[in-house]
Amino acid sequence: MTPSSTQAPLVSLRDVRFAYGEREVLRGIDLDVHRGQVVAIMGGSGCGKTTLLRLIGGQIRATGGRVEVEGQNVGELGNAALYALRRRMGMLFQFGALFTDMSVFDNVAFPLREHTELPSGLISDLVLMKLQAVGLRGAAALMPSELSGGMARRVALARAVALDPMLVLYDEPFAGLDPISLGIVGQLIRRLNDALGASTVMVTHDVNESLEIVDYVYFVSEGRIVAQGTPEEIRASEHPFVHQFVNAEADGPVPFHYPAAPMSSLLDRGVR
Ligand SMILES: Nc1ncnc2c1ncn2[C@@H]1O[C@H](COP(=O)(O)OP(=O)(O)OP(=O)(O)O)[C@@H](O)[C@H]1O
Repeated sequence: MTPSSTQAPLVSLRDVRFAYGEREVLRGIDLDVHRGQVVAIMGGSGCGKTTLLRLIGGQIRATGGRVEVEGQNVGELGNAALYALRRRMGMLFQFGALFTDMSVFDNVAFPLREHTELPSGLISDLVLMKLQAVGLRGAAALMPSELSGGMARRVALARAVALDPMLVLYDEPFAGLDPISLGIVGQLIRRLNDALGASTVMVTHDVNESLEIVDYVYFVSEGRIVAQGTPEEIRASEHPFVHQFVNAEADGPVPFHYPAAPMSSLLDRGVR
């Protein structure tokens, strides 16, 4: 138990359900994020991780249960209150693309210009501080096309935290990165969280990288939380699902094969 876990959690989901039309993708989710924590949500493709992040970010509303952020029931907020809450969240969605026609500096300045009335001198100082924090102050004048994939992701991190959010949400922050950039981005996620005194939720497939930097992990399968724990608990877990994930085994509770009739029933019958 971390010291922060004695306070009410910053994010709390209770018996949360969500369906796209008739199709239920989340079923009875209970999840807490305590202040100061970095929490990972992991699971196979299509299990509902991004949907979970979008519920916390208030982009969609739960069809059942309760999603609370800072004690507010996100599903019941009106537009103004939801906007005010979201203004205090930093988000980096899948592949967090930069605006290609703006410099690195202008990309990071964008949320500050959109959401604040700060004078340009102060915006400039804040942007340079964020870029310094991700090691790219010297790249302020470059265009996105001049950056490596790892640098672009670091600029996207700086942009996500430009407004000093209390909660940062990352969807697949490691996607497409080489191993060195992956390590750098992981360490930055941790450092930015701690420097801001924020809390972080990240959806990711990268188990080993995540276990290095997070405080707690939730594993989702078929819309349910099937396992959870600290990195130490996860590494020691005998749970078959966790074991398959941590050891990158091709088959296990998460099947390699998409459901299909047995091969033997199809062979020699001309069925494809
Ligand atoms: N807008 C939508 N309308 C209908 N179904 C959707 C929609 N968005 C997602 N889904 C379905 O809901 C399920 C959960 O999607 P979600 O994106 O949350 O999964 P995920 O775990 O983030 O997957 P991945 O790791 O592949 O990004 C998937 O089966 C997906 O096909």
